[in-house]
Amino acid sequence: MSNEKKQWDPSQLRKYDISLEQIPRYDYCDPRVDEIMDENVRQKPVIIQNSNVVASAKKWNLDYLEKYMGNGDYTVFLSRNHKFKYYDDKKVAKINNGDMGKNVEFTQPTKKVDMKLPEFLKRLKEWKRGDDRLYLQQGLNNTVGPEIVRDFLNFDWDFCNGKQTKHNWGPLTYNLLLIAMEGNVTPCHYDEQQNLFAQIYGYKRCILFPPSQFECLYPYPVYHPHDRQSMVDFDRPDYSKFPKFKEAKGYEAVIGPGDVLYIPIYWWHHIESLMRGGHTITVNFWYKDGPNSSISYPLKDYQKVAIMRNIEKMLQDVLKDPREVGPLLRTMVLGRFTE
Ligand SMILES: O=C(O)CCC(=O)C(=O)O
Ligand SMILES: [Fe+2]
Repeated sequence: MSNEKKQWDPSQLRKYDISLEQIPRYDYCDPRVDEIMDENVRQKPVIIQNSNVVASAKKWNLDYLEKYMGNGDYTVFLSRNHKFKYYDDKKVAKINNGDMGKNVEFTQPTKKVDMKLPEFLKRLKEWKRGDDRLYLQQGLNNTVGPEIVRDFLNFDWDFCNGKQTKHNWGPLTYNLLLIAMEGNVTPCHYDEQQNLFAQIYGYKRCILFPPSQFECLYPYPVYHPHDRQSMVDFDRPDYSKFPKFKEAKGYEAVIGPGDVLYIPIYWWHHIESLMRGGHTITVNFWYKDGPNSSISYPLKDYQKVAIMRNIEKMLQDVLKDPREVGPLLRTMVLGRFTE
């Protein structure tokens, strides 16, 4: 038995009625890491331990960031509750311009504001019940100060590039810096990129589902600002609307400093900063899908999701009214492609 103090306990996890199994963890040198990540074998999530991917950012506590992040405006989301459901500004604009017809309305569940770091940290420190919750989500770009840029350049790029080459990923597109309050939740969604999710400070619980569970997770229509997000509220699932959510089977893990979680492209993920665990800091690495993720049959589940997205987009573009998409698809399928 180690006498190391336990870093968190199960009472800090939110309670959901979902069947979950643990995501495996391996040392970064262990060959099983690449076997699990391999696109032609499994392409499943795995936690990579003891790598030095973001070792140069170990010192990124709030004081250090306040001192060195610079005086830029950073993107901060404000929410009245613990959930920070993402929405696409461009799709909101289309609705507000009337491009979707009169029958589509959308209210943003969170406010997106620009904030200087000292203001963000002050609000974090002085936060009390009833205040808006805060979540900083800022791309690491040239607005951050030179010290932070130096730490960024000292990330273990050999490791990341190695994974990129080995697994046929496209280019790195973005590194997002995430600073969350304890208890914050990013509700279940999928991204169209490969993700190395590197935990720097505090603990996050991650619940993942494979792309094959599309039917259990009920994504919003593609035209909708909540495209790629699940319509199911994990806190209070409406089983009459979303009956197949009962069949969802996920994978989960709690990740802490030094852990890197591989979130495969199109895999659903729900992420929560542990309750009563203090703030959390993460940096992710988003990579495009491989250029010639060569088409071989049978197609992979995520490729089928991509096909469905394209068909939906095409129908929306020609029909203009989202209410016409469902009936057309039904007419096309019923009695012809159904038993
Ligand atoms: O950490 C979070 O709250 C969300 C991160 C996420 O969705 C991502 O990196 O793709
Ligand atoms: Fe994501």
